[in-house]
Amino acid sequence: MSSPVVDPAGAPGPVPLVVRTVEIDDPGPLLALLPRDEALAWVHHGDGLVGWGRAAVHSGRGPERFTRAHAWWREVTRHSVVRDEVGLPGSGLVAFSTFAFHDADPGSLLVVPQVVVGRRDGRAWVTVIGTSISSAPELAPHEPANEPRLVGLRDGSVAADAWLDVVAEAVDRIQAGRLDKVVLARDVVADLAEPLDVRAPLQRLAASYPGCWTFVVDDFFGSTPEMLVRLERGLVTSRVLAGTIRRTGDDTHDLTLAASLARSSKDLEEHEYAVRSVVEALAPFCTSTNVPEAPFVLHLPNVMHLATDVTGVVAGDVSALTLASALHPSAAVGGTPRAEAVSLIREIEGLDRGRYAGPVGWVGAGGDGELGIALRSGAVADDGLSVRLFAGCGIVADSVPEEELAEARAKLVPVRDALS
Ligand SMILES: C=C(O[C@H]1C=CC=C(C(=O)O)[C@@H]1O)C(=O)O
Repeated sequence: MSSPVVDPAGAPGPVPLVVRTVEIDDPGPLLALLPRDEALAWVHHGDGLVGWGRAAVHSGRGPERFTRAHAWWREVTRHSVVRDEVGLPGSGLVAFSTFAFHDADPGSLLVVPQVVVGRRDGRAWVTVIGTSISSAPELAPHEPANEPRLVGLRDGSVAADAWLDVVAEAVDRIQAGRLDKVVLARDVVADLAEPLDVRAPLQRLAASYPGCWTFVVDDFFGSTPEMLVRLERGLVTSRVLAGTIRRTGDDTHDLTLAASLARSSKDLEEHEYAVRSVVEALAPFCTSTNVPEAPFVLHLPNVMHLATDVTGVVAGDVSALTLASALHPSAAVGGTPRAEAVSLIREIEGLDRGRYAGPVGWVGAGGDGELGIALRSGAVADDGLSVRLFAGCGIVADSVPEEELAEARAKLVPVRDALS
């Protein structure tokens, strides 16, 4: 494992990075280029970024984790010498990032890779990052990923029966007027016969959920349908999801279900809280925002969600990390009001969320970037022999615990299948 050249604590200070991006012929499937160790990825419909090696790392925790990460990143970019012959979002100097859900939890990380390969709209590039000028590596698919050998699944922190009680408790609190909405999650543990080669579930997720953002940072992986914030040349976009119905596998029946989801007052209420939280968080940074009047139904292979794409024009020099800090946690993963919901999650959920439901993605040197919400995700244990899978559900006054459990199980399907 290569050692980072920038100390996480800031001492002895950022070493100037030398960065060079050159255009290349299409390298084929991006995920096939990943080595087994230190893999980094952010892939959507086959385009995106993959990286490996660690040229610089910043780790953090606490309520200031986004601000500190942003300050560190600004220092790194200020000291770097960048020659970028491509000039697209994701070329030049980038860092992959993952943030813990809760303020107090560890695990927030910015990783500047040694090599990044990117593709967007038919153009591909490689970026090499180090302390001196180095030439681009030969790019070729690695040996095939080792298929996972799943031994079994078991309850995580809270068994299914106990989780029903947790949801019922939340419904009571909401009905008593203590809050409007809270998102509660549970975990399930997948045990494996051999240490996981994370490239295998990544490739399966990207193939089965091409419209989701398939990611891995520091052995935390998944495929999320929800974009917390994309910032590109002053335009901010957020895809808000909340309100879910399970698919049956029968397309005609699913269309009827989609129509009932679009009319469900319980789901529309759940969705409205999430949209409002995003619009309110973005407003101070934007000169204008656009919010569609009604959500659309996003069809995924396992579930359908109510979805709203919020867009805005940002005022001045704002970075994706700053916006993520303001947006996190949106009411798609926290609740309404935010502080009451996060405190209730802490009180009754009984789960160490870690990086689940935190922002995950990449940032560029100019502050642009894409940070999704880390849903449909798994955290690989240090020994690689187990993975914790997470799924959560928005709870409102009308929620029925058994239905929420079934919904959480459906949300576990992508990562579970990717490990089976
Ligand atoms: C919290 C999760 O989903 C969120 C995103 C879409 C729909 C949701 C819902 O209907 O409850 C959740 O707000 C999760 O997948 O773990």
